[in-house]
Amino acid sequence: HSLRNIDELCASIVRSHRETSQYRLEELQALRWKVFSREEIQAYQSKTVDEMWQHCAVRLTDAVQYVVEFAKHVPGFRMLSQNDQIALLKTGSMEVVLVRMCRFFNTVNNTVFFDGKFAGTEVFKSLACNDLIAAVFDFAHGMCALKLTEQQLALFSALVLVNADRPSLEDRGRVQRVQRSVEMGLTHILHRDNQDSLMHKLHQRMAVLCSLCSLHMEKLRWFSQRHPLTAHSLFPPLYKELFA
Ligand SMILES: CCS(=O)(=O)c1ccc(CC(=O)Nc2nc(-c3ccccc3)c(C(=O)c3ccccc3CC(C)C)s2)cc1
Repeated sequence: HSLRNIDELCASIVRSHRETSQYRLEELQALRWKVFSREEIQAYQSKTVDEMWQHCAVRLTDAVQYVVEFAKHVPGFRMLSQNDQIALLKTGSMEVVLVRMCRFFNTVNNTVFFDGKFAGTEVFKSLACNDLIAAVFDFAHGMCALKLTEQQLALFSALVLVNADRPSLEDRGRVQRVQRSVEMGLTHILHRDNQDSLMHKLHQRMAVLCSLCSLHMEKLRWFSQRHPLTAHSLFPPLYKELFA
């Protein structure tokens, strides 16, 4: 890759990240002290497990679909086979939503932007999976601690997505080539920002992400056994998005 190609690669990934984030950073910052009232928290806590999971599943689907849109504009992703694109998105899209949480997490009052305001862990009590929520909040704290710029976050998100170690890939070699170009883009951006040391920390974050995501998918499976319809709505849009 000549430098020009690397710059173009980074520019297109950053542009795609910006265009596929439902809120700009400034908008989320402006909302960061808008928290739920006691009554609103009560209303969430009086929802049944099923209602709250359905409520979250809708937001999760929304967040995941924006990540699918992001993936489609990562240079090289569309050249992969349809099966490989789906294999990467099956786990990667959830991981990117988790990575993106550093944009909408307020570490001062430990709240996350959800349903238009910032919510503490108590809002999610009726999900009956406090271990998952605690792990998600912990991960968000860890991501915020890295203080990534939007450009660094964009390249890191692309790297999380284009992972040649994912299971059941048809053409691992081709995915490796796309992964390597994204890695060069991230290395280039970190070097330009004089933050080469971040690369190691980002790889550590990817390891934590893997375990958090399998915990999340385990809960999602547990939930989908109880509510096949809702869980089913989590994925069809994903396939429609990919090949629409
Ligand atoms: C990401 C693009 S953005 O423009 O920054 C943006 C755009 C839109 C929003 C609003 C939003 O969708 N917030 C959500 N919050 C949670 C959540 C819920 C429980 C605890 C912690 C966060 C969502 C979930 O899907 C969810 C549901 C159940 C379990 C775990 C999760 C966390 C996710 C990250 C896997 S979606 C926020 C930010």
